[in-house]
Amino acid sequence: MCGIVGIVGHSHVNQAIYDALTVLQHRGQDAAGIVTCDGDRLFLRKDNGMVRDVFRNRHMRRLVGNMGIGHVRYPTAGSSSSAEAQPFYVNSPYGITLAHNGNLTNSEALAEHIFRADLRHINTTSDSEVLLNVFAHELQLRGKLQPEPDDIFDAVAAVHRRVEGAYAVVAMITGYGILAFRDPHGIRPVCFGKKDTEQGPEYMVASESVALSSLGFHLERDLEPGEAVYITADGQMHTRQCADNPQLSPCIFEHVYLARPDSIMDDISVYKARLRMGEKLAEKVEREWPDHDIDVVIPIPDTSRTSALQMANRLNVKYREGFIKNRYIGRTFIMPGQQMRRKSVRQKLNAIELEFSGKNVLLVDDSIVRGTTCHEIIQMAREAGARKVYFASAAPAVQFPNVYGIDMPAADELIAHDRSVEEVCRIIGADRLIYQDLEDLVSACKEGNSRITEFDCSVFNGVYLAGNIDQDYLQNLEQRRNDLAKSAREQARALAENEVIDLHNSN
Ligand SMILES: O=P(O)(O)OC[C@H]1O[C@H](OP(=O)(O)OP(=O)(O)O)[C@H](O)[C@@H]1O
Ligand SMILES: NC(=O)CC[C@H](N)C(=O)O
Ligand SMILES: [Mg+2]
Repeated sequence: MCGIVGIVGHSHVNQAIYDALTVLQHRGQDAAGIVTCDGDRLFLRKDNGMVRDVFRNRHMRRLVGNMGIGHVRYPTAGSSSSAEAQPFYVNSPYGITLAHNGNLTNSEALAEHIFRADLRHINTTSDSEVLLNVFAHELQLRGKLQPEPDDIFDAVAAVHRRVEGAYAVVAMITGYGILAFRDPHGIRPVCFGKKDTEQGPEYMVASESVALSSLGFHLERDLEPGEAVYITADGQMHTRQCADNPQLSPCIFEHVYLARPDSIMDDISVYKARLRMGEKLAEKVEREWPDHDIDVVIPIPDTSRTSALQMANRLNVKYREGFIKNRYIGRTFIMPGQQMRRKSVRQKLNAIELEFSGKNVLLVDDSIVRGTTCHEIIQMAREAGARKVYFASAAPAVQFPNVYGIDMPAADELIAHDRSVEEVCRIIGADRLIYQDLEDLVSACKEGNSRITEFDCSVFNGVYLAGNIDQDYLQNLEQRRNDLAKSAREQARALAENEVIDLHNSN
């Protein structure tokens, strides 16, 4: 996941985009960028770091113009070099900038084809730069001095035919308008909304509705899978379905962990979905462990709070905030590198001993992925004097890699891969481990919108709906992007980054 935003307004949009990016910060902590357009000029600032660190006053002052797009990045392809921070820019046709959430599964083949057939040069290892160039090429083919909405939509339709994987995209055509589109499976989210002002309506697109509501925009709706919305610089909105066979199968992990609870995604309240996850998990405990001896339910802050609370209610057991989170440390799961993640769990969470001492505690987390958090937390609960430490996960066991925009490329790094529940329980050091059943997770989400017939549940069931994902693909991905390979690459890059050349392209 990453966070994307685009605004067409009646006054400078820099501050609004900045504010939206801070609201979407939970979707990417590695890099941030904003590009604005004033007349026919673009102004871009992007770098590694959190939003508050990347944009200083001197940058904000220069980001002038009434339309712009922004991005917060959590890398899933290429490297974490600042050269791969987004938005990306290509000068022809018109000058297009683009920000992408998701992950392309055929980007290598596309990059090769772009070079050989389309005569375009890709300067980084980012899949998003490939996506931008495919779109730019397809738009160039229309050969118009001034693109009409249908030219733009035709180019998006061609993108859908060439590109595989997951992509929610916002792009800006210099001087003309802002475009957003969603892949034909709608795996990653993107919605749009409107704000009425005295000068007329302003439009905004964003990964999550929380960005719209916090800026006073009214959520119109999510983009349909395969659909595109184009808002011209003078405030005309156009939409078109650009895919031949759209089939909504949104990523269920958004509801488990990625999204903020105060977002509505594909008409599902993330908050309510998490409440229902807690309820269903409680039902499973009642079913399979009717004579349980749980004294207290304790969430692992932040994300599991909602489901843990409802689980405690349903079990009729006390709910206590036994761990306090240091609010200045970001999300650990989306940090690059296992060493950093492990250290952060201890820095981030601290136990209140009196809530543990002599008690049988049920710790609840939204998910167990690499097992970093639960392993540390269970030890901390024991050090705080717990008698028994049980552990429950509001999601089923994460057993398969993700190829659609969550950086879990290596099956071996997933604690539940090829292991039974008992084995995982032993490794994390719990006295009992309970996972949500997949059908319960699906129905917890589906209850919010029964029109969704299918979710992307690939991390739980290994079924990959988009792209041609086979064992070869997964093996290759694992070799390129496992933690070891990434850290070797990042070390080499850190050394080289001291000598950035003018054309910034270090990996
Ligand atoms: O098994 P793991 O590999 O540790 O991954 C799962 C954990 O990581 C996430 O927390 P994170 O700290 O990223 O964010 P949060 O504060 O939103 O819960 C998630 O909520 C789990 O707690
Ligand atoms: N998490 C994402 O959506 C990442 C977008 C893109 N694949 C990148 O690595 O920059
Ligand atoms: Mg967590």
